[in-house]
Amino acid sequence: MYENQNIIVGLSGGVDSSVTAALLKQDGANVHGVFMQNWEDDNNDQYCSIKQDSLDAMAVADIIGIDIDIVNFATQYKDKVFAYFLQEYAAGRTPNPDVLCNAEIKFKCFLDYAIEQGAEAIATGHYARKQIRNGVHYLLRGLDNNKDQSYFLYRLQPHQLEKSLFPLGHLQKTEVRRLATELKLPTATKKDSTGICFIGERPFREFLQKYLPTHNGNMVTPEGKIVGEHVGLTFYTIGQRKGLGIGGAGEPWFVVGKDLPKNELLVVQGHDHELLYTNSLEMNQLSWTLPEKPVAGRYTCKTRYRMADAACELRYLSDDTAELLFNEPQWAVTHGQSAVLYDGEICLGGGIITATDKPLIKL
Ligand SMILES: Nc1ncnc2c1ncn2[C@@H]1O[C@H](COP(=O)(O)OP(=O)(O)OP(=O)(O)O)[C@@H](O)[C@H]1O
Repeated sequence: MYENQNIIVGLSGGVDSSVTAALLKQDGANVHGVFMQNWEDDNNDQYCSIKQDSLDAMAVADIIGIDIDIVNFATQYKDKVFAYFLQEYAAGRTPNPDVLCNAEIKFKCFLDYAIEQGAEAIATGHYARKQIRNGVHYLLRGLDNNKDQSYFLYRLQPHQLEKSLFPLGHLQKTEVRRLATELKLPTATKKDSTGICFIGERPFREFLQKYLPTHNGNMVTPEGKIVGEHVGLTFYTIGQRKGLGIGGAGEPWFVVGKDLPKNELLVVQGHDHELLYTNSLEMNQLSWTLPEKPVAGRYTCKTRYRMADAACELRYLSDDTAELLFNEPQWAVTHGQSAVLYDGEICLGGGIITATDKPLIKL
């Protein structure tokens, strides 16, 4: 299928991209690997896996029999992704840097680099599919429901999608691991990476504290009762239960809002507290995967990566802003996260959540 095509694969040192490269090579493509160094390892600290990942990527390239280059995009990553990440946290929101990393680094810097090198396309180990109908490239969900990564790819624009391949999209993860074992790839049993790539396994609060000032303050109920102390509003997100340290009897406590001017964290008791549920949201920075933006109307939407699809109605407020009205109230919709729209299997794109009908966030 890819006979003699020049394809550059993003080799991360993980099992998914290893199998991606091996499958393309089997298909007859001229495959070249690239390991992107997007983060400068501070003092070789214990949590940073970049060195090991690059060694794994090289070992995989060697076994498959392809060349590999290490390309440094750390400056672009700092400017485009990390700066935004800090700015959003400082403003009390909860950004998703992996979404931005895809749009700005993997499918922009890396894609541009690959085209300059003479590649016809890039390929990654993302669990998503593509379909071409009448010359239009559609982004579809990965077939493995549990691994589908189309959510993270929703900011890819048509020109980026056209040059991208996702050879694993029709496979189940178990099948990918089985193939890796069969092909004797050293990454066959390597643990999946978790969390935000530059933070890795490191404690989140400890990491963020290095970059953002912290101001202790009160945790209060919507009725104004002080029930605890927070260590800085930046470290909390809507729906958070762990790490609040509020004692006393009754159901667990959840974060439901932030008041930045007063430096107060709003908390409620009970997972199903009505203030944790939202009927509508507003989003900006709209980005669509198809040449035409979707018409206003009924779709499904994910308000977080791991959230189930929710039926909703899309209404445009301007060229760059829209609102979503949900059929059923949605739990813990969070400012700064992405709302991603689907039409059946097709990932249409979406935007960044800026407001909900629960005015509990005062930024
Ligand atoms: N540092 C990197 N260098 C090159 N490509 C990368 C890098 N990080 C991610 N990618 C590409 O993006 C894809 C998705 O990245 P993600 O971090 O979600 O990895 P993953 O699902 O754990 O996949 P893998 O098992 O390949 O690491 C990878 O499969 C790979 O093709």
